[in-house]
Amino acid sequence: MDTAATVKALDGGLIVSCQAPPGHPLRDTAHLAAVAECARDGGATGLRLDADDVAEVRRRTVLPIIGIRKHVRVGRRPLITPTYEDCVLLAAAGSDIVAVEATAESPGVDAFADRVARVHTELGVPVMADVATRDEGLAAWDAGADLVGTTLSGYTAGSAGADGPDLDLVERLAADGVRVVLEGRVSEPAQVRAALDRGAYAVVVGKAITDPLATTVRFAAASGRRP
Ligand SMILES: CC(=O)N[C@H](C=O)[C@@H](O)[C@H](O)[C@H](O)COP(=O)(O)O
Repeated sequence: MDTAATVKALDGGLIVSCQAPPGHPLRDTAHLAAVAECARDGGATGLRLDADDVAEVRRRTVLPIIGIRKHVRVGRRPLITPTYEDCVLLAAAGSDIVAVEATAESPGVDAFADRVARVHTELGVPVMADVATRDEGLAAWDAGADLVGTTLSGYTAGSAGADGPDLDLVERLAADGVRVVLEGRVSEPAQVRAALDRGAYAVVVGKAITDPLATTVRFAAASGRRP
């Protein structure tokens, strides 16, 4: 698929993020690949995956894969695909799109436009910029990102914390002409519809679909139990 066709394939659809952190019972490529197959068979138009799982899932589906590589940091949230070498690795594993953090907290943010250009010309894949604020989204779009995700809204010092998905950020960036993807804390199907109605190009859902541990915690809490 050429890059425009890859981006077009995601238009108006549901992207399922099949990830599990270290130590989670599902943190095993075979398990996460099976989760990805469930997403594929359930109507996902794309998948978002960690670098460790891209090659195996690539073998099992032709759905567009957005690859990420998290850099874990002690006591702080992980950075998402902070280096060009991460992008090379993701493309080589079979990612159709690479997701790269473009927040003010990202060490490479000043060179973001150069990185996007390099990914386009040397790797031939589109870039999804993961941002937390409107300013970061606009800057990433101006720098040439093909998609801008609200992924890090609520996770950086410069973005407001929230319980639910940042639909206001979606609406603002869509009004600015940005191809914006809602990602983060989507827990109900109605929020997918609301995001698309407010201008989202696509919606990413993770835990609410792919994490039975988190779902069990939610239901068990209703019975008064905690893990
Ligand atoms: C903040 C961060 O590092 N987010 C990560 C990005 O890939 C993942 O841990 C999330 O699961 C993903 O964004 C989907 O979000 P949710 O699981 O809330 O639907």
